[in-house]
Amino acid sequence: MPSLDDEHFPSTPGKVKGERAHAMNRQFHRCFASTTTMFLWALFLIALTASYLSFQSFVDTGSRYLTASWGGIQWEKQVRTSAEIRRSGGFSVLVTGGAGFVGTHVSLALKKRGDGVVGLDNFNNYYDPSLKRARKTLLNNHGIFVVEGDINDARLLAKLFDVVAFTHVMHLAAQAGVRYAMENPHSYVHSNIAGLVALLEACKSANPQPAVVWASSSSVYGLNEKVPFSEADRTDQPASLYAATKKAGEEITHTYNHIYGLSITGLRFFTVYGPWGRPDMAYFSFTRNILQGKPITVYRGKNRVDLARDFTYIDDIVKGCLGSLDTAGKSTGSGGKKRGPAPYRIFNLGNTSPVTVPTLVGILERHLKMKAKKNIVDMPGNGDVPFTHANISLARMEFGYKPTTDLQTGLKKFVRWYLNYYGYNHGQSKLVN
Ligand SMILES: O=C(O)[C@H]1O[C@H](OP(=O)(O)OP(=O)(O)OC[C@H]2O[C@@H](n3ccc(=O)[nH]c3=O)[C@H](O)[C@@H]2O)[C@H](O)[C@@H](O)[C@H]1O
Repeated sequence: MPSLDDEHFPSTPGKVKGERAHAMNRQFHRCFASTTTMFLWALFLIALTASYLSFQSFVDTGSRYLTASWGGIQWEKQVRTSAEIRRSGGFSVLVTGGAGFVGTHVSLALKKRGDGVVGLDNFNNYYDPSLKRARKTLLNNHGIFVVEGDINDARLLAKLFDVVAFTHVMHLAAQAGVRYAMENPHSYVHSNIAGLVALLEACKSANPQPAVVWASSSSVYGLNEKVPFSEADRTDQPASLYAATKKAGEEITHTYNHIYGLSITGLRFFTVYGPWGRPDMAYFSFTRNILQGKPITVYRGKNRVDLARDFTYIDDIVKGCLGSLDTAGKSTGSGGKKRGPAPYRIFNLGNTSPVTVPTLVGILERHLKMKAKKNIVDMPGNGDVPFTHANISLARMEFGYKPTTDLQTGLKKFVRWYLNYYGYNHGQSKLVN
């Protein structure tokens, strides 16, 4: 049987040898030529990709400078002016989450007493950013400048500490909300873990180091059943990712206190409510739905037990924040080096009188003079805890914390603000003054 070779080559032996060699030569050249072509093509493609990537990075860098909302002489002047202290022994405070609910109130209170305040906020769209913009306008009207930027932006933080020697940082920027953590878990890691570390890195490197007061949460008590919740109680059983990131924050801040001598105060806020509040919270969304004639969902605990919260009015929280700043004690390090032990504190800031969710709805109905359409459903396994109740004796002892606003009074003030801001139909906001 002829082989494949025999079929392709003539049968004369001598000729065969020469022609075969020639043919192989041609084959080799063809092959070499095509390899070279492929090589050249590959080179061309690599060069094309590289130039595309560098063009992209040029565009990114360029657009960063074109669209950056911070930097420049004018910007630095605004930051400096806003941070100016106007009382003897006053502070200059960087308030992260400055256009947030608690951030706005704390900033106004600090400014009012003569402290310098600079806000920092990324104006994300977790809830209606127009409310944050309105708060910003309110702050601007009181001489407080809010920098637009993210706590994860190390360059921005370094710049801020470069421009102002902040004595304190009130760290309130966070991804809030207990149930939203099931929808968008990564946003909690981004803000409450990565963002916190970025901020602490900037604080530890600053010279002088500021004292840090930051927002932890009542949710760290998780499945703890011992009431009222005391700071020494178990906090190793979080019920939500939100709670877990806040608990992690307490551990992370401890390491910065231990290694770098940062003065740290963590505040466990208990369901804070009031004017300029967060639209994602129950009291706020219930108000909106009741006014619009829409149903509200009221969760109920195991064995049909009503859920309860130690709702705490914003003015009381503000007093707690200022008391914490006033008693924070100094950080001891400088330029990233610890010089001695610094205070590490944790306080509950609650109201000490829990109220059930149906009672909250009843109070809103009376203030709004409207009936709620209630859908009562069993609490889904979404990270909620059945009740919260703060023991506040530690904060009382340390800085005289004493909440004075009950839920009835606080919701009355909230409803008045809400109707003034949104009107009865939750329409356009009114002008801020
Ligand atoms: O103390 C905190 O550390 C946290 O407080 C707040 O969380 P919560 O105490 O869960 O407040 P909030 O959502 O107003 O729900 C209140 C009650 O209404 C119930 N609830 C809620 C929604 C609903 O549609 N129906 C309902 O019954 C609900 O089951 C609950 O029993 C902050 O949001 C959080 O960021 C964190 O700061």
